[in-house]
Amino acid sequence: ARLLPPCPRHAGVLEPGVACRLFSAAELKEKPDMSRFPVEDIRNFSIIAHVDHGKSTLADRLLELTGTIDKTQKNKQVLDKLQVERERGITVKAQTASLFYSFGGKQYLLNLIDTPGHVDFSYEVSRSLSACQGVLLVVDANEGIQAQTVANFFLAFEAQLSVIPVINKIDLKNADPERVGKQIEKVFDIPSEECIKISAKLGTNVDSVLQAVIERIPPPKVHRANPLKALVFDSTFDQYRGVVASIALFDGMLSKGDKIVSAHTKKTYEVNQVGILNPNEQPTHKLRSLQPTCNCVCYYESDLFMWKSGVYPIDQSEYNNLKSAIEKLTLNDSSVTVHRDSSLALGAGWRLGFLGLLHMEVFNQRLEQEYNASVILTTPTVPYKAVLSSAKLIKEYKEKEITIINPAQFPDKSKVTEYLEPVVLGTVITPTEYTGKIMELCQARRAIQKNMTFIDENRVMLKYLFPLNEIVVDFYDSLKSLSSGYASFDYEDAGYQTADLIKMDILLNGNIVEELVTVVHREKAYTVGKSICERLKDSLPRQLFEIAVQAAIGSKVIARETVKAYRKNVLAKCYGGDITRKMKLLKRQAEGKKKLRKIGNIEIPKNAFIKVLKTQPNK
Ligand SMILES: Nc1nc2c(ncn2[C@@H]2O[C@H](COP(=O)(O)OP(=O)(O)OP(=O)(O)O)[C@@H](O)[C@H]2O)c(=O)[nH]1
Repeated sequence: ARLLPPCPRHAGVLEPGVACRLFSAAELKEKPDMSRFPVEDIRNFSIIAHVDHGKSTLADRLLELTGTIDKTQKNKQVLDKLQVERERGITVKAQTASLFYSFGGKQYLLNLIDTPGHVDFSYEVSRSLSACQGVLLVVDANEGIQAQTVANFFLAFEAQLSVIPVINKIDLKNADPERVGKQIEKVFDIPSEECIKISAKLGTNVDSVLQAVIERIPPPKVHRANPLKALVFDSTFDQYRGVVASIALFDGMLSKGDKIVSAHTKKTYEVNQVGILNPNEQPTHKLRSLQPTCNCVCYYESDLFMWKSGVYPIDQSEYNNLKSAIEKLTLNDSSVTVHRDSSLALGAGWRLGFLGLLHMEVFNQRLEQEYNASVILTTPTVPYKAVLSSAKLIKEYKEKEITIINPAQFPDKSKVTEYLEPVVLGTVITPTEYTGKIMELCQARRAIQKNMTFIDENRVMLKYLFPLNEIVVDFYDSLKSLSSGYASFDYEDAGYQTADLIKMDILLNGNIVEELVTVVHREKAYTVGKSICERLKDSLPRQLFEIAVQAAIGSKVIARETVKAYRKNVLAKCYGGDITRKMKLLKRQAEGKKKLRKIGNIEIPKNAFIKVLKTQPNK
């Protein structure tokens, strides 16, 4: 497996041992000793695919077939454990499970990683792959190869992993596994005979997948006699046990009671208990170097383009609770970057980096659901850069080229030589009939066409260089709607290019709304400003007085909407004289007020901003 440098925030290489899962002494009795498994009987593999092509369903079947979970009707997406995953029906976190499987008179240990399909979570995919020797590339027999199929295949290919193509959903009426097999041969150069055709839903032919894992994926290369070497690849916060780390063990052996040192922090820890995920935690006596769970890599922040968004407590008295919630949640999602920040209007808070809007929403939802923490989010911005010309600013920042992570600190044009914006290389795969419309959409997003290839007679793959800012908010939705859901999209970082940028303020009755300060391309300022004003107008509750909603560049107003006055009487429904009911209503209203943001004398509920951020168009 390809080893990337460990993340400075996540401890990195640990010697000579490493903390793992924690279990009670009673639980530990009669549990498997992992040393039973010779390295050659171990397989580490990951399931990768485009969104909804059936990774989690296949994982369920593999868990059932190996007796890891009971075969009942209830097993649906067993590895999607988070509430947000179940509500949204998508995988957000890569999950691991160890399966025991007998084949050809031998027992094998198969370590499986189910990964998310959405592009915002491709970070989880790359991390997972670095712990594997092979992948199951799942492709829907009806939809065929899609953009994330291509992106994920190349991640696996670059990591030199064995790729087993699996054509899923052959039970569908419109399934055409032969056509998909040919696409796989054409795009990935894998002979179509190597494709395994299955229905994960019905369980058809799933046992051949397990056999292929054993026959086509090599065992890991590890050295048990060497001193222990392991990497922390994930961690969670357990309120009874503290930090629980998941590790990939490369060399040596690990047992309860071992003293271990973090190569990063140089701190010593004692191993309380060790175990594997089967798929729930299962204690073991020892862990030997066999990469029992999954991977080992955290990216450095600079490796990825992050969307930065300000996160503030709704009430400053909640600051410490929110701080603790963010610390615990980022343990479990190390792709989120955290910097302290403060704002005159919003008080002390943080600037968090996300991999996209969905990622930001999911993080926000997890804060609420798992930690009961409610926050104010500011308009996310991509990491623009400015090359400074002002000697004073260069001295202040101690460098000539700065990254602007907070739009409020966007330096004025008079103080810079040029602004730069991040660009990405995007891949669109679509049925040919939508090509024209998609090209128009890409052009409207300031994209430059780089390539066009036919996957088969009625599917085309387009490559475009996009400014990141133009795609992350709603490009995907537009693409889906103009192709009736048939086009798919994925992208990778492609550096920076010069851009004509300006800062835009949004004002309510003349007061700047800090949450909505944003940096835009000059060409787009009017359309973006107008649309934010319209959306804000629609989501602001009416108040006792009229509200002017304006977008402005410096002192120049470029768009305006008006919210008419209105009086809301919470007691209106309380006819009669039930005083306790009235008191209750007034109390509830007072509590609700704590959740409101006051700008000037205007009270705004938190979800009004989220509505504006979510639907902020960029056309
Ligand atoms: N007909 C049919 N439907 C399937 C099959 N496999 C999966 N599905 C359905 O396809 C949908 C998506 O399946 P998932 O397993 O959640 O897909 P996924 O790739 O894990 O999705 P993400 O984790 O969100 O990327 C679900 O409604 C499944 O029931 C199959 O073999 N046949």
